[in-house]
This record gives sequence, structure tokens and C-alpha cells, in this order.
Amino acid sequence: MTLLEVKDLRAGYGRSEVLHGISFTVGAGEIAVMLGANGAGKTTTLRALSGLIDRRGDVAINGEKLPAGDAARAVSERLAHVPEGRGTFPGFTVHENLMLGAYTRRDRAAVAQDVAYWQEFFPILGQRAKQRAGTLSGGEQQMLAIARAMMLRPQLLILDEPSQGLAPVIVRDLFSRLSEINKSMGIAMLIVEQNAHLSLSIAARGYVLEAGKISVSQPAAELQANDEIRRAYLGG
Ligand SMILES: Nc1ncnc2c1ncn2[C@@H]1O[C@H](COP(=O)(O)OP(=O)(O)OP(=O)(O)O)[C@@H](O)[C@H]1O
Repeated sequence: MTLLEVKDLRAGYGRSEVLHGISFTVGAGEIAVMLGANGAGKTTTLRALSGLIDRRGDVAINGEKLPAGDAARAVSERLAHVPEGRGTFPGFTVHENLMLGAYTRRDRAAVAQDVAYWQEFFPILGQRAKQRAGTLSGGEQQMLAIARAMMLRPQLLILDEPSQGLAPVIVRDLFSRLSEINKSMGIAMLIVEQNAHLSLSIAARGYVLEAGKISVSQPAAELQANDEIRRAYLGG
């Protein structure tokens, strides 16, 4: 079953079009990865999906079209975006950051339960609850960013280069936690990555974006075995 369906998506900045009509899907409960070189348009794709920038074309979740240019509604009702550079609030505590993730929710008791859940899932977020987010390490901030996004109880989590700037051992841990969230809660994910190895290893499907167009769409295992892709994105 398809969860996210994107048809002929076009977006850019001012008069310059960056995405030239891309179409792709993410299945319910599935992890999909989007690879691509610097400047291919990966970040722009995620921004267009979550309504942070204008777009043309259709974006639907569970068959329901998301309103274009309405980040608040798109994000709160269906998908949560973990942006490039994490986007946590460094001056607020870990606990406050989690609460900010739930700002559109009115179900207070359930919000408190979810905070407890994520502080247990990522124990460091429980231990550091009263510390400012800015004092966390890069990997811990990424965990906070993911937990904060999950506070929306999204159907789809979209992540922009979660591995950026993190040591390999931390990245491995992070991807295994993402896989766990996917498997245990059935949350679908679209992960944009430049570094392909680990992301493909937890994914069902992969796309390659080249200069604003999707050039390859394959099951993740086939992408990993694809010689051209190996040379370009997997270090030989
Ligand atoms: N805010 C902006 N204003 C104008 N142009 C932008 C803006 N953000 C990105 N661009 C341009 O859009 C194109 C695609 O950028 P985008 O960030 O989507 O690429 P990317 O695939 O995510 O690459 P990277 O890995 O470098 O983040 C690039 O040419 C970039 O210079």
C-alpha cells in the first residue's frame, strides 16, 4: 500500500526551478532513501513536501492531497520533518524541546506519555532532560530532533541527512534506532542521504536524484548491488 505519493513535483527558489517534475512513492511502513550529489535537490524535495517552500504537482498521503504552501497543516497532520542541521532549540532544555514538538497537540495526558516514551527509548534524553539542548553532542542532538519530530505522532517521518557531521559509530547506532522505530511502530520514513551504505541497509527502496530529476528507482538491495551506484555513492 502506498503512503506517500508524489506526482510531478516542481519546486525551486524565486525563478530558478530546482526540481523538474519528480514522481516517487513511499509505501506504508516502509523506509525509502533518496540519494544524490550535492545540490541535486534533496533538501529542496523535503522542504517542498513539508510545505516550507512553494511547489507544483501533487503530494498525497494515504490518498489525501496535502495543501501546498501550508507547512503547519502538512507537518502537524501527517508528516514530521527532521531538517538538515537538526533544528533543535539550543537554548531550551531537552524536555522543552520535546514539548515544543507537540505544540499542535491538545491531548496533554498522551503528550506526557509520549515524552516519557521517547525519554526511555533514547535514555540520554531522560538523563539530560533538564539540560539545554545546546550542551548535547551531535549524535544526542540528532536523537532529540528525531524524538521531537515523533512527538507529532506522524505517519511519515522525513529526515534530511541525519548522519551529517557524526562519527561512523554514532551513525551506525542512529540508523539502527531508526530501523527500530520503523519496525516497532510501523512509521514510514523518507531519508535523504549522501552517504548511502547504512541508509540503504535499513531501507526497502532507494531513489537517486540527479539535477532535479529522479534517475534511478530500485529496491534498496538492487541499488546496493548496482555498480554505477556503488562507484558514485558507496565508495567503490
Ligand atoms: N534558499 C535557497 N535559495 C536559493 N537557492 C537555493 C536555496 N537552497 C538551495 N538552493 C539551490 O538549490 C539547488 C538544490 O539544493 P539542495 O539543498 O536541495 O540540494 P541537496 O541535494 O540537498 O544538496 P546538499 O547535499 O548540498 O544539501 C542548489 O543549486 C542550491 O544552490
